[in-house]
Amino acid sequence: MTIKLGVPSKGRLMEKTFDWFAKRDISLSRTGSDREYAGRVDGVDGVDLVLLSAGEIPRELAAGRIHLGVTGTDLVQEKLPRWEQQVEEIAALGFGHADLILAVPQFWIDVDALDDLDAAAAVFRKTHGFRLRIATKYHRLVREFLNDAGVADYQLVDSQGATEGTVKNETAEMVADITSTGETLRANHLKLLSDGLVLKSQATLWRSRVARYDKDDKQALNQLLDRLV
Ligand SMILES: Nc1ncnc2c1ncn2[C@@H]1O[C@H](COP(=O)(O)OP(=O)(O)OP(=O)(O)O)[C@@H](O)[C@H]1O
Ligand SMILES: O=P(O)(O)OC[C@H]1O[C@H](OP(=O)(O)OP(=O)(O)O)[C@H](O)[C@@H]1O
Repeated sequence: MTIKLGVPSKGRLMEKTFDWFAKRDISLSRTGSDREYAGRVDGVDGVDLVLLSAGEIPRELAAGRIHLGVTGTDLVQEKLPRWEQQVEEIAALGFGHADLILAVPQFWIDVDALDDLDAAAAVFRKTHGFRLRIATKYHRLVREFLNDAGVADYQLVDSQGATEGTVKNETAEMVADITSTGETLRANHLKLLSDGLVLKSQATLWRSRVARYDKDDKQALNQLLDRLV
């Protein structure tokens, strides 16, 4: 068998992951046409590259279909219940830094922190007859965070992309999303809650605790990890 290494198939995470491995003299590359999701690994034996959506890598690790995978801490913690039992963190890769935060419209001048939100949410429900809507794709993490903060008068609405646009589009009153430079929030007239940081995330190399390893795989894995960390 071979060790299967799952890497994001496109965008900033893919390129930076390729660079990170290249610095350790392991070359990852996409093969075939621009649109073909096939890849190869040079510089180490017994390892296959599997190109996947960043959001699917946690599930593939948890199912044991890949042995190693690169994706953000946010996606692992969101997608995998009791994630520590399913995956082991091998190395933080030093890129893909992003904060999962709560943000409200800038014109909500009375709402700067979670306590204010709690009060505003109760008023919102009374006035509108439904709970304030928070758009996000991070359902588990946001629910846990708001539960711990004692905020209950809200509902989550699913948004898998362009989340900051939901407020202008009037499908949500506020958002819980990733921010890096803060530009997208500013451009959409949103502001962070001062104590609304849910999670700090970065790209990380994970090992599946579930995947099967025969004797050759174990050797290949150890050789690979010796080179990487
Ligand atoms: N602006 C950003 N800067 C740095 N990292 C980011 C940024 N936006 C998202 N990320 C991180 O990149 C990773 C992948 O993000 P995202 O879920 O947006 O994937 P995607 O590129 O939409 O991939 P896919 O749709 O294929 O799953 C996440 O861990 C996320 O924290
Ligand atoms: O703070 P910034 O540097 O502006 O980055 C934050 C934006 O980057 C990500 O979006 P992405 O570009 O992946 O698009 P998406 O919203 O469709 O997921 C994230 O969802 C934010 O919208």
